[in-house]
Amino acid sequence: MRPAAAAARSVRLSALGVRVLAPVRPGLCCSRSVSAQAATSDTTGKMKTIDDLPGPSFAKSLYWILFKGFAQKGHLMQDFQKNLYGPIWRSRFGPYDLVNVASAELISQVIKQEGQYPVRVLLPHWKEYRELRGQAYGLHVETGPNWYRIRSVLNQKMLKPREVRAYAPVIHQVVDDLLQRIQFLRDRSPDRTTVPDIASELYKFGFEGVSAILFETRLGCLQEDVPKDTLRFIRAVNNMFLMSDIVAMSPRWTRLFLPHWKRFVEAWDDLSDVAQGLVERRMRELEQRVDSGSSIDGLYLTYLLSNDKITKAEIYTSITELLLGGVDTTSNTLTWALYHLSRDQRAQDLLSKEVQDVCPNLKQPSMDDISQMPYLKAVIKEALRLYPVVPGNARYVTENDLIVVKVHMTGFHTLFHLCHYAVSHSAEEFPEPERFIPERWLRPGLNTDGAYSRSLPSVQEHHPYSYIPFGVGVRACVGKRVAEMEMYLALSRVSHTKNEAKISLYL
Ligand code: HEM
Repeated sequence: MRPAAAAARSVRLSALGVRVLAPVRPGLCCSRSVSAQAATSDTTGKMKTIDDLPGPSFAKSLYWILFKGFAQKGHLMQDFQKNLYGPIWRSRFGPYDLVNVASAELISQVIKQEGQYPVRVLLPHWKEYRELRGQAYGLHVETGPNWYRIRSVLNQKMLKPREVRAYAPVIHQVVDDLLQRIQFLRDRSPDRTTVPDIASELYKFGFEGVSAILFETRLGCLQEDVPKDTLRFIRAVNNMFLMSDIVAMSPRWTRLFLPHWKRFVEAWDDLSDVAQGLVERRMRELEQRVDSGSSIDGLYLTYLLSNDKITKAEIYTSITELLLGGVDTTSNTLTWALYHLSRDQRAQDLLSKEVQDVCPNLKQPSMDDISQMPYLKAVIKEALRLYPVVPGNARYVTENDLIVVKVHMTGFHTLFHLCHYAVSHSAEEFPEPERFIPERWLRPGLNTDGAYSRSLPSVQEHHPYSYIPFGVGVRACVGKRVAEMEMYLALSRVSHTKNEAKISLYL
């Protein structure tokens, strides 16, 4: 991978970082008894309140964002502020009044009190758009039992490992296309090796992969001529996230003379239109099959359409959101994994050997094969630890008083910003945190060549909340298993060997 491509990725990751500053996930348990116990354990006898928390003024935050370069690097601001204020601080900016928590233990305390139906963040402008267009709210906007009902339907064929395995054959077809595309671009390049922009090829792979599952249709994103709607969707994703932040921060009256709201609506219109068009296309195919008496064996959309617990309007919004969540997330992670492998011959060789041992003679890995590839999984984990696509998560706690390290949050709704980027980059949890070391995820004894002699903590020693790239609890990422499967199948096959000549990862 060329450095320019890596740099481009980092910009994209920053933008994603901005996008995620908001969401939070619900707690597994919430109870006043937990709070009461914490309260009495305060040895000073004095309970602090949110007003006692340290933190920057609005002017200071604005200065950092505008003049310290944090506008596109919200994830780095987590570290910066943690160093200044410690693991818990308050920041107020525009409409946001956040309690930031930046240690694994504090994150776990918030999550354990998040309630039955966790809310990540309120998105009034997304809600406004849905109402403007008469659409169903969908996963991101919906709350309470309604969110839970939709989520329970979506979970069925997204999070159950056995169900997700059914998507492996179609993902292998998409990986076939990716490998052919890489070969084609190499053959066309002057040195017959370099793929000029692997990140955008992986983006198309992400789009094709998740669409193949959701719409049960191959779109041909990895062909030379990318479908117009794919390009439209990709542009709209970027615009929507960019405008979403601006709309959220700007007072309503600015819409009278600034274009941000209009562009936000246009971007959402494009997203909805593309997703809805694909759903309708598949529905017509299914109707034709029914009319002709043919059997129907679909994947995800067929399942949703035949489920009476979700309305058609909710399917449209849910599918749009799944598509939105399922493209740049997997592609960015794969890009970073390849970037590091390309700079680390030893890691590249270990991965290649592992795949070769489990799947000799270019055998296509099955999901059972993948389960015997700990190094492959460690590479993906390490890429996600270093570059969590969603570097900050959130939880909006409304139902209960909540106590986090003797700070009593009560009397108003509290938005907790879970700074997990800072935690997964902390030396206390991960020695040499800025280095790419997949071995830190291997259990002792699994190191294949025995050459890795450094004493790093094994996976069991990390605090369970020190690494949460997919979030945690009932509101955690619904696409986690699909994403992992796509990444494992793609990376294992990219690193496979062909005719004894290793496929170089210097893409
Ligand atoms: C490397 C890949 C991915 C990463 C790192 C990732 C990360 C996340 C995170 C951190 C959240 C918030 C969870 C929480 O609040 O605790 C989330 C939510 C979500 N993700 Fe993913 N994601 C990935 C892939 C996917 C894929 C492939 C899909 C779709 C197929 C998807 C769809 C969603 C949706 C719809 C939500 C909202 C869930 C809800 O609010 O109930 N994600 N993701």
